[in-house]
Amino acid sequence: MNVAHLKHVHPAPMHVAAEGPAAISVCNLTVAYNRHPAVHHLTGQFREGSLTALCGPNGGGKSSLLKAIVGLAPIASGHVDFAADRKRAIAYLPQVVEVDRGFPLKVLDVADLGHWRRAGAFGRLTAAHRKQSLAALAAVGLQGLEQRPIEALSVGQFQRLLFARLIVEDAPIILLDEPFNAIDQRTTEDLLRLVVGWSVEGRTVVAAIHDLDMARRAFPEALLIAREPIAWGAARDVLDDAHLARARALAEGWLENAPVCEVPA
Ligand SMILES: Nc1ncnc2c1ncn2[C@@H]1O[C@H](COP(=O)(O)OP(=O)(O)OP(=O)(O)O)[C@@H](O)[C@H]1O
Repeated sequence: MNVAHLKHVHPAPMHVAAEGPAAISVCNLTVAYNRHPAVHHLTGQFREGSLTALCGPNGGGKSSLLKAIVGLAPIASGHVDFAADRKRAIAYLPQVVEVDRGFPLKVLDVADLGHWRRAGAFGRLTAAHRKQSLAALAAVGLQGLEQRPIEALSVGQFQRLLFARLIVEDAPIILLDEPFNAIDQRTTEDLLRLVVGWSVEGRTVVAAIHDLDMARRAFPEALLIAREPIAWGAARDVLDDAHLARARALAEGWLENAPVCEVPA
């Protein structure tokens, strides 16, 4: 991944909507836990090179959708398809609360994990791999902390480290689950610049985020879901008052135990 130019990328929409072929196609997808749907009947496409903000209320199914795409959440009906060779080429960043920091790893070890997909679990890391890891750590501002145990990082530093691992992974599709939660404004802006840069490089990026101003400012496209799809397209159109009001109204009606989905697949 080329990181040299990222400092100069302004976090503003680069285009209205990607027109290219689909990187990920979602067809009538329902994700359900014990038959209680978290995402209902979602159909649409994340196009190659698109940068999409995945928005919606708490419990609206954003994490479930990302997990279903990477095979970590149960698909009750419908399917997710990928452009050729792309399924193995997804980098996924879970919510920071789901990442176990208890392992006795150093910062450089975690960056090195990004090579795993291409080098293989038992592959040897070469000097070139190590150089890429060090460059990625420098790109996220962690130069000098390479030997620090990960348990001794702040939340913001740890999120920078996970972004360094994503840089090393060099994947054409990147899914981020609330990547800016619990981090300060400077870290957020630094990491957002990386995200926009990935899109400029032609990667397909989807990020679940709660900050609607950021979504309108920095993401050309948005998908708004409140368990069911509300709108999908240009961020400024999707995140308008009417759509947001509909999402809020749906969320207010949710029961703790959502009813079993009755809509035919
Ligand atoms: N492993 C699970 N088992 C059972 N129910 C789950 C599981 N994961 C999520 N859910 C339920 O699925 C629904 C959608 O949750 P999900 O985490 O996908 O929403 P979200 O939009 O990411 O929410 P938030 O913004 O709060 O992170 C919620 O009702 C949640 O309780």
